[in-house]
Amino acid sequence: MTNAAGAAARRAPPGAHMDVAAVAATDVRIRRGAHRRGRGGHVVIHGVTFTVPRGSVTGVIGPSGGGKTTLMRAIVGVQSSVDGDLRVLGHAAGDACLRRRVGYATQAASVYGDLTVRENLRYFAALAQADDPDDPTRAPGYLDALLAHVGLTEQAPRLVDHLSGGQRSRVSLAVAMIGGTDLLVLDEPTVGADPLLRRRLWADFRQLAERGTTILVSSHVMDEAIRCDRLLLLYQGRLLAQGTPADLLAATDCGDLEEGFLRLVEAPNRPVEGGDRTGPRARPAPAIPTGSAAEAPSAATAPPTRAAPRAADHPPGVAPCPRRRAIDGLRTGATAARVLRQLGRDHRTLALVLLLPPVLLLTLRLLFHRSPDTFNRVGPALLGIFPLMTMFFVTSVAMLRERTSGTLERLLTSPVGRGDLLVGYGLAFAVLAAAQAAFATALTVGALGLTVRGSAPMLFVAAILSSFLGTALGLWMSVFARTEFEAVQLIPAALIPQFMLCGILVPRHGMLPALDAISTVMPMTYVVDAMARLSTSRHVDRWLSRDILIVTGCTLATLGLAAVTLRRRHP
Ligand SMILES: Nc1ncnc2c1ncn2[C@@H]1O[C@H](COP(=O)(O)OP(=O)(O)OP(=O)(O)O)[C@@H](O)[C@H]1O
Repeated sequence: MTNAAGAAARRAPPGAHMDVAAVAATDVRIRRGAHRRGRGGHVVIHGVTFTVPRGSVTGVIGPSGGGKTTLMRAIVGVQSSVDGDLRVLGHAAGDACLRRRVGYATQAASVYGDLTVRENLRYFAALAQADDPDDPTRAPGYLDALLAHVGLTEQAPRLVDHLSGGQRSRVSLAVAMIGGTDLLVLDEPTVGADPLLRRRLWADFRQLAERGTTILVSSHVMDEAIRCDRLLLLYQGRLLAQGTPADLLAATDCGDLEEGFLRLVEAPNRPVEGGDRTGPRARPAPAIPTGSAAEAPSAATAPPTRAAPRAADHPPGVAPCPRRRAIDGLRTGATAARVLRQLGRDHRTLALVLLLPPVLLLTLRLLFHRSPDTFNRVGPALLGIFPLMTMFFVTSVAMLRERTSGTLERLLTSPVGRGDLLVGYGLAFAVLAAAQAAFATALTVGALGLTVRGSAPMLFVAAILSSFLGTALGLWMSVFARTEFEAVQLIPAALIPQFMLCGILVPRHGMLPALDAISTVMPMTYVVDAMARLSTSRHVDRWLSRDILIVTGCTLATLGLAAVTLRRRHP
């Protein structure tokens, strides 16, 4: 292992106490697919009790569907509906102060395919560095050493999308190594790795563990289990056994682990098969003489509790979490720069955002070439509406891509905060929105002959405000979609009613009173009003000020809603 790659492991962060278990689980039960305030779903982990000692390589071993990923998600704090007591480095799992200490590599690569390998590592390193001027990733040559370490030096300038599956997994592993100074949670990290690399990775896990980093690694390959210090054998959400590989072999009287595992599965006293909706009370795993019984309290004696409180709850000897800023300039700036870089490479989206509003306005001009008055009436309103719509579309889909690619889940286990993320996104899209508004306004006023009796620069400012509103609405509404397909369904639902009632099709005074009342709670109405006032008058009267204030207030309130509804934990 290289010096730089091990630097994180050597540095003990404040609050790191080697006598506190890396993971301590007491009667942990997890439901998946739960919704409506945590109800529903089915029990996937049926009350497991175990400890993972510091500085060990612990394997979570078991067949597919046994609950390995679910357990790991709970440990890194992105799994909802976790009951029982689950502590990581002495803190409640998912506690904010674990984010610089726990690294997580999901099963899918969960890195940005449209960034290069080096850009991915730089971004995650920037998030880690923000709070700490002494962060080991700031050391000169750190990223080069890390790249060499995972065998990706040559691939550093290549887009991740252009790499093989195994190479992508290695990028993901390198990102996890940046994040985890104390605990690395790796979900099947060797899938797709060739035998040579697999051997090297396991040697690295060993070295990292010797330097103090705890490695929790899942696998369903039994020949990897033998390389672990300790094993947690999971079968159908129940812990069949925990202990060293030698303990397991001795207890099952078998020559190899696979046979031993099968024997445990077939043992008459193994726990009841599960998957039921309520799940039976947990039984302790069959006793294997591990010499560590004191570490693992019995589920039978542990009182069933709700998940441990999230904050300010730490046992003696564990330092409380330092306060962190909700929005950090470095993390926000790094996120904005990353999103801008991605946008810069996405030529199709750039073309859509920059060209669609002007093309639509040009079409409108041609449609009304015999009646310029009509163009002058609806043109300014559409100068506000088209940018709002395109920015809504682009931001909601971009945010969703974060969710579906797994990068959002990874980010939410990193030091980045929800505020950093949304403000970073907002800033990047604001740049795009400003370019869009400038382009559309200049073309409409300059080339298409839109008559503006008011101030053209003010019209431009209002068009930018309208794009910001679309950006904020898109960031928020993406929370209600799980796939790009669902995001596309949001567009007509969120925008068409606003378009119909904003006063552009029928003036508001001509509407039924009920429809007029509905239109007053729709932000697009105020965009249209502001644009109409700006195009007909030079004066900034109180009505125009009111419209602009409402649009700005709606944008900020929607960004706030997006931050509140961006959940860290998922079913
Ligand atoms: N989003 C979800 N909603 C509901 N149930 C889920 C969800 N994801 C997984 N499950 C269920 O949870 C159980 C455990 O899944 P999990 O992914 O934790 O298993 P695993 O041991 O990691 O499997 P593999 O080795 O194939 O990755 C499975 O029965 C699966 O069907």
